[in-house]
Amino acid sequence: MTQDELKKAAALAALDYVPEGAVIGVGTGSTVNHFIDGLAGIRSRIAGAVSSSEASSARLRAYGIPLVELTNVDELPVYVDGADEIDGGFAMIKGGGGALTREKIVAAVSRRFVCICDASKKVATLGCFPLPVEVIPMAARHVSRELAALGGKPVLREGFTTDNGNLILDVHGLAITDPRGFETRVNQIVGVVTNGLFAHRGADVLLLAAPGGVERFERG
Ligand SMILES: O=C[C@H](O)[C@H](O)[C@H](O)COP(=O)(O)O
Repeated sequence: MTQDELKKAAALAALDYVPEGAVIGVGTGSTVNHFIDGLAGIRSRIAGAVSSSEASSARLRAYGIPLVELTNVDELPVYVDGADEIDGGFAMIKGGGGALTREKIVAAVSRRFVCICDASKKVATLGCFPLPVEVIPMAARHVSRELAALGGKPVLREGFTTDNGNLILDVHGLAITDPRGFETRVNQIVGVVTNGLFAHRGADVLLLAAPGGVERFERG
């Protein structure tokens, strides 16, 4: 199976977690695109979706799935999203597509985070994938220096602007042994909007697709 076929298998398994009649949270990325495609087949069963990016909104809209503003919702029963890496404690690095801030906001109001991944995303220690950090443009040099002082090698994502009008620094060379502590530490740098560590709000369910099938893991 190709990596994309594995992503699709994980994404379709997440349809089991979509409650009847609910408004659900929808993430961003190539794995989530498969989920949205699957959701289209059951769209009459849901009330709508809160989207985490302009890209996902466009795909949901194309299928006629009603978009709901997060400002009109207090809580979502489930949020389905991919990850760039996930560790054994259900902490993740996200934001490879630059959608980390809206993803973190939608995840924060969701009761259950269902993470959909192919098996290559499962790691012992987070950080092989460069950690995305969204920054206010005027703070980019300052934040870069601070991240370097923490031991990383920040690289500006050239030619990329987030849906919020900000920049992304991708931090290479990290081995994140304390995901919660590092998430907090990076958030304290002035000028950082969000970082791509989802440790304080990690996944609740992991659907991990390997050639032998989709394994389901639940946080205890
Ligand atoms: O900003 C993008 C998101 O965090 C994605 O969920 C993440 O990058 C995984 O993307 P993909 O499903 O394309 O591997």
